[in-house]
Amino acid sequence: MTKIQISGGIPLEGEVQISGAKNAVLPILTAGLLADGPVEIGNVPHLHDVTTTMELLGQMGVDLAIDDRMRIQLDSRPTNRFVAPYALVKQMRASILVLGPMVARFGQAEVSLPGGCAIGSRPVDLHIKGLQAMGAQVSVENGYIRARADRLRGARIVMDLVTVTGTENLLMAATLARGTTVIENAAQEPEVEDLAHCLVAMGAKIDGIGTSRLVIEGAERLDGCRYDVLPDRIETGTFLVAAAMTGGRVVARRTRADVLDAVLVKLEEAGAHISTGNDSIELDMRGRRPRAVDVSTAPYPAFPTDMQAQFTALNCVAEGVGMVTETVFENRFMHVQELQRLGADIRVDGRTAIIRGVERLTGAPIMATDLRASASLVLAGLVAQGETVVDRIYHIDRGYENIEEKLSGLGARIRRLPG
Ligand SMILES: CC(=O)N[C@H]1[C@@H](OP(=O)(O)OP(=O)(O)OC[C@H]2O[C@@H](n3ccc(=O)[nH]c3=O)[C@H](O)[C@@H]2O)O[C@H](CO)[C@@H](O)[C@@H]1O
Ligand SMILES: C=C(OP(=O)(O)O)C(=O)O
Repeated sequence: MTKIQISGGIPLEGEVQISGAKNAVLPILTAGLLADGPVEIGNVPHLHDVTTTMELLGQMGVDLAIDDRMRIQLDSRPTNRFVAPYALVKQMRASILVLGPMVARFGQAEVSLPGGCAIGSRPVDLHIKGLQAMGAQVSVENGYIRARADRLRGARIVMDLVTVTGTENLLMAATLARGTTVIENAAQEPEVEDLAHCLVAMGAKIDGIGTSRLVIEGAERLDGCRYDVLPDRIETGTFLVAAAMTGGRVVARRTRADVLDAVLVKLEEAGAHISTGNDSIELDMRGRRPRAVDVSTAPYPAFPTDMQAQFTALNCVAEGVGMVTETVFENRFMHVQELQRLGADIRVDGRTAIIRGVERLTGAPIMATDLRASASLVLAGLVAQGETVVDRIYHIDRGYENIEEKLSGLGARIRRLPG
């Protein structure tokens, strides 16, 4: 299995180009299923999850092409299979995002139940309930969600809790339903907003974009469109934390500061100097050790769960004691045991990790368990004395484009070891 080897201790310096957002490109690709015409998507990140989504759509009969600038052309008119098989869903939970578009456009869908994963049980009951409220017949048999509808009808859906892909699935389904759908307590993540803007570019009528109340006027059909995916705020945040932990200075380019408020506030609290430009964020740590910070995860615009592991790593080498509370997923502390192998002082009490910063971590072989856990281990490796080897690095390729090349470009001593 491929590993990443890091020799820690170098302050990161320089500029890094941020890629398109994983959590926006995946729903936008599946939204292509709704369009009765060709769709062209730009700023697509080179990620394993994008490849999996293309494989999934390809096997449903969607025409796909990708050029050397990572622009994807997609035409869903030839779609002739309406199944998302277990083999692909188990690789990528976001495969569930074909459910809403398939029922809305083709009146049928069969999607393998995603099941739990390393970070929690992650049920999809709210996706199913929402589609039922819109008139779909849904059953779960042999591990598959089977949904049918002649034509979905608009409904008022009050989400029990804030779910990102749940909101996205129902939003997409509602664009082709008969009548008006209202989604209350909708997720407000920037990636949901990006999907909504892409749907509007296809001709969908959506009010309340970026708020917790989405009102969708269903259309008879949607057109093709061209759309560029927004920059990845989690990739951006990960590089900024890397700069802060190593006492360095990094400029993240082709990104957006306005969707990172909660993260930037915490980095400033940790002692970083931050300046933002039109499409850039500079973080300068001026050679200092970070101060410990308390963070508590919650849906946007609060502090994102997808940055929790990285801030846990930052606190490991900070001055003082930091408390990290995870409220979104019940089991998102798998990185803690691996960080402890590097010498971190962390105690987990229920949903909170209490981290006492140490002067130095020391390199060791460690194992990645999920995407952001892997990122946090790489960050820890950048500051650990000696050599760290992170195993099962395939997790990181789901969500970070060329992470070792980007970090090398900032001066890190990091390389991928063949499996
Ligand atoms: C591809 C994608 O965009 N992934 C993101 C998305 O995941 P995802 O959309 O899967 O996460 P959700 O927002 O749905 O999950 C939030 C919470 O709601 C629960 N829940 C969700 C749906 C449901 O039907 N029932 C239910 O109980 C989940 O178990 C979890 O505890 O949002 C998460 C929370 O910001 C991020 O960490 C993921 O990176
Ligand atoms: C949890 C994540 O992704 P996914 O929902 O695709 O598993 C993530 O991006 O950190």
